[in-house]
Amino acid sequence: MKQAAFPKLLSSQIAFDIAHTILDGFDKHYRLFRQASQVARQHFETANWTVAQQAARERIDFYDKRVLECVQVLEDEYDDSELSDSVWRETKLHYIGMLSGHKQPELAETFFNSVCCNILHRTYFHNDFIFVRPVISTEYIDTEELLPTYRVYYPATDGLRFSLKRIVTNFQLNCKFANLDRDIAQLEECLLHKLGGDAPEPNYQIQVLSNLFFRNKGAYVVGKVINGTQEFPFVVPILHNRHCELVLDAVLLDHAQITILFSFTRAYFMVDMEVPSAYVQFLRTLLPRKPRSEIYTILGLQKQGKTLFYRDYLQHLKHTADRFEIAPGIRGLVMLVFALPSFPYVFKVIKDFFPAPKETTRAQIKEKYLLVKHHDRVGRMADTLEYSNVAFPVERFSEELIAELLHHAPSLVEFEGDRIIIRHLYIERRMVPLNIFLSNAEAAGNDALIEHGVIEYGNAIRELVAANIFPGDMLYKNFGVTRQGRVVFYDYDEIEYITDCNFRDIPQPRNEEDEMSAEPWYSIAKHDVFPEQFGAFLLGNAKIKQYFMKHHAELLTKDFWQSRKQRIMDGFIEDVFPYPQHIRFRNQAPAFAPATTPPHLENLNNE
Ligand SMILES: Nc1ncnc2c1ncn2[C@@H]1O[C@H](COP(=O)(O)OP(=O)(O)OP(=O)(O)O)[C@@H](O)[C@H]1O
Repeated sequence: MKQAAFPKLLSSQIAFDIAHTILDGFDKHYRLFRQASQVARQHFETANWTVAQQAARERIDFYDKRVLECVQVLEDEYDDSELSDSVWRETKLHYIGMLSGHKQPELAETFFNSVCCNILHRTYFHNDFIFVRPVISTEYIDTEELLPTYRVYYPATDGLRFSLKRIVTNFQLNCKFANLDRDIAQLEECLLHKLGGDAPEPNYQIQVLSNLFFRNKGAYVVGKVINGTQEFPFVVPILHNRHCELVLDAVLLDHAQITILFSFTRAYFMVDMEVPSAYVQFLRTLLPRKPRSEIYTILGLQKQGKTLFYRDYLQHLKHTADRFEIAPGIRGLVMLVFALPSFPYVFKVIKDFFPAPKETTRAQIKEKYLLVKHHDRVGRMADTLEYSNVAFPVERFSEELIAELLHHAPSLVEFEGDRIIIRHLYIERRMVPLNIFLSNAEAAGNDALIEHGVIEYGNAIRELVAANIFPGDMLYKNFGVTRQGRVVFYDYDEIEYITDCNFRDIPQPRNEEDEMSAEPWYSIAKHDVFPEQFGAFLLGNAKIKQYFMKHHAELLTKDFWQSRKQRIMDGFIEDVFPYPQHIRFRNQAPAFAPATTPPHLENLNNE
């Protein structure tokens, strides 16, 4: 650090100034974060999808940028010798004082941790210096002078149809509805059906979060209906039709459908939230089984999600006794994957060296994982949490796992007393590897399950393609099956953009020698892909082949891949619905629906 330009200040003053600098850094971050969410609304109104996607991607990096800016300011302003342990202790105390009355205190605490962890050695990562435990409660934030987090409507007074119309018009979207009365009538019908003819009780009301949730081409109204002891959530997606007018596209009332909308395999929502903890609190009443960490993450507050996840993980460790083991399935060539049986996540470590045919580096693999973090995951790629220096109790690791770690990733492993520190890893939701799922289904003689797995597998590939992702390695072991039976891709080291790939037919042999050749006689460039060869790797099993050819035979043709690539290059952004087609209101065609929707795509999002 540079020499301080001014005479040495009192340590308490230094601590106060540091705390101030960090909080200023956080406030700037959150101001920009909110601005991005406000602009998302304009992108939606003007159907500016390419820019909207770009803005959503850029927002993911805001946090790290602000943390690094803040670290830089502190390094420039203070000399190491001024920053004693007591200064850091006092900094935390001053910071706590400054958070009284703050609207995002939990996020500000996390930001403090991020800045301090960049500056301090990890021996300082305990509650004296950083917020290992949260200090400020978010439960009683004074929201009186703020806009309310949610609005309440009373259908018993105004009539359900009128209330529903007001809910939608209150958002004041600067865009014309094609036929709002028609859509409201359909929405009313669905809600009345769900209410089941119960008479209105004195507490009959509809609560709706005050701001819309934006993602891809959709804006979502999120709320719940209360009548007596009955309470149920609902989400209404608003889309543009092909004339660039707005339509209410559906209403999601089913718990599973709403859970899927907020899934870990999707891009983060853009929502303008003054008090994010109040949004999380509301959403938890709709999704009681979703941990708070996942709700923060899906709202784009992924660092808060990461912090809460880590706290949950430490709690889990305290209350269990099982051991970390190598994850079931075929071992990876580039990743060492382990899991704790009682915990629904896997831990992935990049190996130090990779056998042939892998030609990659740790830096390239990290880049691919980062690409996925920033990309629209369209419900088909698992989100990952990236951590540095994670400490595990050694006694919870199996001997085999320790031996594998020391063999495959010695540069990332360090022992410190009774702890094993892993310098870098990814954490991801645990799924059943598709190869295991299919062989279990076959062993059980369950053809319906095999068919389901194959349909889902092909659909996952189609949706990845729609999002401009070529999975690279399409073997079943690289896909997992979620608890809802959806197939999701998780092996990112070979992914490429579809637009970077060159899809080719295998050339006709020129002569007999070509025909007999064991090796390809034609030249192959780095990004060349031969779809007709996929069958050789994927369709060795007769049952799988039968179902694959029934539902997805076109994936083996160059034309399929080439035509999708062309659409993307023409600037077409595909519609990928995070809810099933059958719940869509009648007469609603999306603005840019694929020209022909194959029938099996109808169920694409039926997670
Ligand atoms: N999210 C997950 N849930 C359950 N198991 C997983 C998960 N991710 C990975 N695995 C298991 O770990 C194995 C290796 O993981 P992964 O495919 O990410 O590694 P890799 O080294 O990139 O593989 P490859 O050698 O195909 O490149 C998988 O085949 C699977 O058995």
